[in-house]
Amino acid sequence: MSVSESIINSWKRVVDTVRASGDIGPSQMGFLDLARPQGLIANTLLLAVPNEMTRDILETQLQDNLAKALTKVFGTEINCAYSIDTNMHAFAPEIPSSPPRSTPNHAPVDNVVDISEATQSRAEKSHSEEPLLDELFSSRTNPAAAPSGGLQQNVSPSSGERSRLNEHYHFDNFITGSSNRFAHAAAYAVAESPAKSYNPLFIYGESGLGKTHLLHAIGHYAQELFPGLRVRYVNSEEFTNDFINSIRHDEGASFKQIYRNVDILLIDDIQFMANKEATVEEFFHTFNALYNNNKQVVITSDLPPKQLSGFEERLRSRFEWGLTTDIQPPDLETRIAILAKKADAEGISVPADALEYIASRIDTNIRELEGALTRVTAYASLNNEPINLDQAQYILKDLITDDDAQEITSDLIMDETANYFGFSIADLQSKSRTRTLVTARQIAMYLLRELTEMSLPRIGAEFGGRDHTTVMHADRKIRDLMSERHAIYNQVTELTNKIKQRARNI
Ligand SMILES: Nc1ncnc2c1ncn2[C@@H]1O[C@H](COP(=O)(O)OP(=O)(O)OP(=O)(O)O)[C@@H](O)[C@H]1O
Repeated sequence: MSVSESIINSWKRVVDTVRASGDIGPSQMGFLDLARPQGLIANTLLLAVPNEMTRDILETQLQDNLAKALTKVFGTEINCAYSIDTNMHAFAPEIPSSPPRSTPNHAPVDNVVDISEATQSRAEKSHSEEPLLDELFSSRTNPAAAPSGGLQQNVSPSSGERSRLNEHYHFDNFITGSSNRFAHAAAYAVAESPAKSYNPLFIYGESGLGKTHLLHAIGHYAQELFPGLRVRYVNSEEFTNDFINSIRHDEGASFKQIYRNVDILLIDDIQFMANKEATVEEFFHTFNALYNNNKQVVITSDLPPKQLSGFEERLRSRFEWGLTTDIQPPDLETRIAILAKKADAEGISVPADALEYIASRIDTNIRELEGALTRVTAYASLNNEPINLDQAQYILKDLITDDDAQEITSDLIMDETANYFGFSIADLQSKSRTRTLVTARQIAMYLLRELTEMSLPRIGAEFGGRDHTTVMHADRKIRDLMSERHAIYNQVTELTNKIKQRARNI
């Protein structure tokens, strides 16, 4: 297909816009630079990329930025469809070429039917075996490195792009109040002078209160202050998986190098490592190596060190060597401020009485608080109405937590979702990618995230061992679709009510 100059120029402007946003690290920009426009059909831009890995990265890690830049340059919403051209680049080895595949960059699913269903089935890998960035790096530095199965890291993590930090979590969008002021101040101090203030910093508290947010904020701020600082964020389940893989693939040395050659190690939800003896032992040595080399360790947990079972005393006592601080559920003012900040960040106008209503009804978990705001704003956006108090009351009446309700389990959510869409649980867990199944699966992931306290890796494990970034992608996707499509909004609402109803009746 011959490509018009205007498309080539427009694509250059898209790439420049993404680069100028400053949100994307140099290595991810490198992947974007590899893509070549092939043509524009209706609202779908065809892009050729050298391999599946590049496509997966553009579709997941760069998707939001790309969607924004495309809309800006083309003046309308544009989807991307990818084709893989192995001749494009020297490091595009043994990966079979594939036909174009459509990616609904924020577009309603219905808009992309013109790009074949058939391509969806072969493209099962898209969000299930990511992130692949690390693997590409390792195969670049070591051409013999296996593209999958081994450690997800290159041998010498050098700067920000190795850190796995989430772009959404910074100090400047973290609201402080009496419940978290101390933890916030300690986190700030650690970022300003790693290993010189509190080491380790141990932050504990119940689910959804901002521990993960603070971890990422430390990483971002420290890298801003000290460019080139080696920061690594890892959930304890990922640490466990990396460790197991390192044994399986005889890569113990590179595992050590990855985890011991950092300036700041941010380790989230340490409680999930409990009772995994070999992993705990390895973590003990990692901790000692970092500490002895004057490197910073920050740990989060649901419980304080003394109450953590499944860890030896020698490790628990080390957790207390630095500073231990908790985060409590936020008070009403803080909850209102969090909601107001979030609404503001998304450019949504929500009257003060509606914000106060939402904040007064959901008083423990900030993730739930955000979920309630999403529900209200999605409803208003779908109906093209400004948000008001009556509406918020109406929308949230079934969502407000009922203290007498039984715990909502993953089994319950999987079962109800499968029934609701006429699938089996095995279908939801399968690799199949027919469109209705993909949506049902993403809704199930969203509901597990919203209605349970399961971590992202645990939710991924429910779906045949999918990666945590797949779950993050699904969560965001469904939140976006809820404000764009009545059908999705209604399905999610109805399904949530069914699940809550059944939990009450158990
Ligand atoms: N003080 C705050 N200001 C702004 N947003 C917050 C604050 N605390 C939490 N949040 C938001 O609430 C959501 C849940 O927070 P986070 O994931 O950090 O919780 P957590 O304590 O790590 O939970 P878990 O133990 O389940 O992993 C995130 O979207 C986060 O940005």
